[in-house]
Amino acid sequence: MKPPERLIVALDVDTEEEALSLVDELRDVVGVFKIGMQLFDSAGPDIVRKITRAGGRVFVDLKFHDIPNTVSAAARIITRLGAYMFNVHVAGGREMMRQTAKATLEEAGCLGISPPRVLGVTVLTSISEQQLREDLKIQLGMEELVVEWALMARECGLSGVVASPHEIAAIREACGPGFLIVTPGVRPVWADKDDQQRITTPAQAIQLGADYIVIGRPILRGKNRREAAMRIIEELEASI
Ligand SMILES: O=C(O)c1cc(=O)[nH]c(=O)n1[C@@H]1O[C@H](COP(=O)(O)O)[C@@H](O)[C@H]1O
Repeated sequence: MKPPERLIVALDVDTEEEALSLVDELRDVVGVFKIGMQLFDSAGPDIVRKITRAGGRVFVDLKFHDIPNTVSAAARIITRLGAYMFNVHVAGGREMMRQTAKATLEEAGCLGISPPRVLGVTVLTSISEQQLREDLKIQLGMEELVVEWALMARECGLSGVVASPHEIAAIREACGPGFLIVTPGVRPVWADKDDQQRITTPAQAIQLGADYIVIGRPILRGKNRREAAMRIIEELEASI
């Protein structure tokens, strides 16, 4: 993959108008656009089709976490929308992940299209090791837990995981080269950390073995969003 294809821009904006204007501005320099709950809840499912029609690949980030029947039914709908990738919480369990992977393949087969990649969200990048232990009462260390969950996601037929840059190297070693690692919590040195806890720079994330990096605010907040995206891509190019 070329560096621009590795950049996923999080379209964390309120309206369809803002999202489409960003896609227009960035489509020739960005690989994938991510639609999260903020935009999906305001613009509705049709925004996936509109961005795809405008020439962008779409990552539907709704982080499904529900019973197997509900999530696999939602997966069929997301597949019909033409998403390039979507995610579910690994914490939703093995059966949910298995049924979701199966339903996605079946639905794509019926439609004669390439199936979207199904990703398992491991531990959110906003959670620190201390929060994991003290608030969530999970005694396993962060890296061990994330690797266990990545292996479970792989066994259940998922295409990859969403994980913080801090766990990329361990996941890559445990899960091998074909398993996708998508990494948010990435910050260029010139950007604020915001609410992200386990971060690295874009270049470090790619060097550690990430396939894709997800970046929102450092691009969206800039005066010149295209220039911000280009700076990140140049950093990726220099690192490869
Ligand atoms: O699944 C995700 O995309 C995700 C998982 C995670 O652990 N952490 C995380 O930040 N994200 C998403 O990645 C994006 C990061 O945005 P910024 O922090 O603004 O770069 C947001 O849209 C988050 O919803």
